[in-house]
Amino acid sequence: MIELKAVSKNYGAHPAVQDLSLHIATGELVVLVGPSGSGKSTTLRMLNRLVECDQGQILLGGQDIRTLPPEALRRRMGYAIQSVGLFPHWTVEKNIGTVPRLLGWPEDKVRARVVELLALLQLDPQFARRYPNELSGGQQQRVGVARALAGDPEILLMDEPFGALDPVTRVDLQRELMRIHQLSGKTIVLVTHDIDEALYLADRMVVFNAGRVVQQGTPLELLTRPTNDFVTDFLGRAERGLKRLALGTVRQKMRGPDQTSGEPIAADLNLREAVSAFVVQGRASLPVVDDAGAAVGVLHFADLLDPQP
Ligand SMILES: Nc1ncnc2c1ncn2[C@@H]1O[C@H](COP(=O)(O)OP(=O)(O)OP(=O)(O)O)[C@@H](O)[C@H]1O
Repeated sequence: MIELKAVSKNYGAHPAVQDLSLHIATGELVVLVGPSGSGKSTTLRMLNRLVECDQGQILLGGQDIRTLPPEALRRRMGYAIQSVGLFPHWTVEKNIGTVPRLLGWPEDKVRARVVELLALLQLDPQFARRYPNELSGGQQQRVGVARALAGDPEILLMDEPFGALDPVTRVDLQRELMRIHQLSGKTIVLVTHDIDEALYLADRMVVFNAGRVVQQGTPLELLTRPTNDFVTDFLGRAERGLKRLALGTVRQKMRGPDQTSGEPIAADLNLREAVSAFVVQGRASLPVVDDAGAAVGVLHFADLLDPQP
């Protein structure tokens, strides 16, 4: 769906992005990570032509984006950024309805869309009439995401959309984004500094360093087969094993039901959380239960060491 071919961008003599080639498939959630200044935001902004590339070509559905008027292009791509960028003198309703109104939707359809998005982002319907400064930072970021989704864009570009949030709200919003992605099947390109966020959300991660892509792959590929020390260090050398465990669930590793004692753990728990349960209970195996509390298996601590996903 989106194809970058040998794209470069320089600011004066400084190369911000160099010879970047990337393919983003329809429905994929791609996360760009890398140190500060490595070219992630520049890459995102080249996709909607907020920044024009100097060399190379960017194709959207096979069409060179330079042949598309920037406004038309941006209506096909929702854009959510850390600073939110809500219009302060407009109500939440008007902020969210910006793109649908630009697209000429009838007023009743715009209102219905706003109500639908407030519900989707788990925001109180009363907020529609409030102004951005009457909401918390986390609520404003939800409104920012709602606004980016409002015109039902094919693609969602997100630059640190959950930055500057407390960890609990952040995890809530990550779960919501995952749900929206699974429900809508939208193509999402997201930039984050938070490696755990990237590992949780990404279908594919792209690791940048100094304007170049160092490695791309699924979170599991990056954790188990990093191409070099830079990737290893960037993902967190010490915690790599635990991070990998966070990608798997108890259900994937458990054996059939058997006699074992201990406080049961849920089959949908991730394996990193399961490690905590083993440590707290000081046992080598634990019973596993489903949502209804019925015994469905046994998890052995030793099986967690098996490197197979
Ligand atoms: N408008 C600009 N003018 C000059 N240099 C710029 C401009 N925008 C970005 N740069 C430079 O280009 C490089 C890449 O910046 P970019 O914002 O893409 O990095 P990033 O990986 O998104 O960083 P961060 O994680 O800190 O947001 C940096 O060295 C930055 O200083």
